[in-house]
Amino acid sequence: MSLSFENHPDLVEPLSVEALEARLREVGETRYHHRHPFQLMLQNGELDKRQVQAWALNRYYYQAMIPIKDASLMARLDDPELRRTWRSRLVDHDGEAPGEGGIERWLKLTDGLGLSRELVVSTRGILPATRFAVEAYTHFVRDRTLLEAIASSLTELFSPMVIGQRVRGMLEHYDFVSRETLAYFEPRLTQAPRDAEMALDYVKRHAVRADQQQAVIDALRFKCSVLWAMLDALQHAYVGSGSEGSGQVPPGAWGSGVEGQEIEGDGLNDHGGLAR
Ligand SMILES: O=C(O)c1cc(C(=O)O)c2c(n1)C(=O)C(=O)c1cc(C(=O)O)[nH]c1-2
Repeated sequence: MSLSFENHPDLVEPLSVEALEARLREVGETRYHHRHPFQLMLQNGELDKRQVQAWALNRYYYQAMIPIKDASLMARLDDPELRRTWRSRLVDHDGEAPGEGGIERWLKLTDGLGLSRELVVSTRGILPATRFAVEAYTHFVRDRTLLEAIASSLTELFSPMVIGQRVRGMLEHYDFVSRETLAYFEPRLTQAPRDAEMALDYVKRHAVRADQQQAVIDALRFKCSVLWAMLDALQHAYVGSGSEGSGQVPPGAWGSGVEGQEIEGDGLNDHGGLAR
């Protein structure tokens, strides 16, 4: 199938439930971050440790904000049954007790990569575009209709595929990660399909009119753009492209050398800049 197929005019007539699901899957196929050059480099072993550290440091902010966006979504659910289902997302990330849950497991990854917890949790080293992209997601979920908010989580339909490729590739290519440090991803392989199934079921039941279905498709496109923009920012800052060479770290972000954002250890060259 050609990749340029996701090129439909706005809906005028409503789609069948099956056609709507197919349209949503097309959005993922064409726009999800499994196609992003940074993701491909990550899974193909083409990044150095500093670049993997930058990815983990920035992605922490996404992890930390997910339960906050889910709490804001839950606050708008008036159906106890739906709240009970959605609640498991908060537990997945926060755990039931200190030391448990997805955020804590993400910190095992940043620990394993040699990043200081204080730096990671403070989020002061993240890229401006990471912050803006994640905030755009939380604001979208807070401000748009419940249907759009739920639809924006549908990227999780595609995350088990990208997580599988990422974990396999990272374990194969990088000696500085292990099954233990990548433990965050293992539970996601069962949590994400469960969550996506629930969100898809809701969307199929509630997106009935053409304008509602269009809003759902647009919400998924928006969310793909959030994830894409996060990787664009990493690529620009820490990889660079073509003649630009080694990337352009914004002032104040980790590795910029500005205000305590130096990289400790072997990542630094003589001028306090980033060694390649
Ligand atoms: O590793 C990934 O590629 C990936 C992607 C996504 C996604 O597609 O949004 C999520 C996650 N991971 C994830 O771990 C996670 O907890 C999560 C929650 C959500 C959401 O929108 O509510 N997406 C994702």
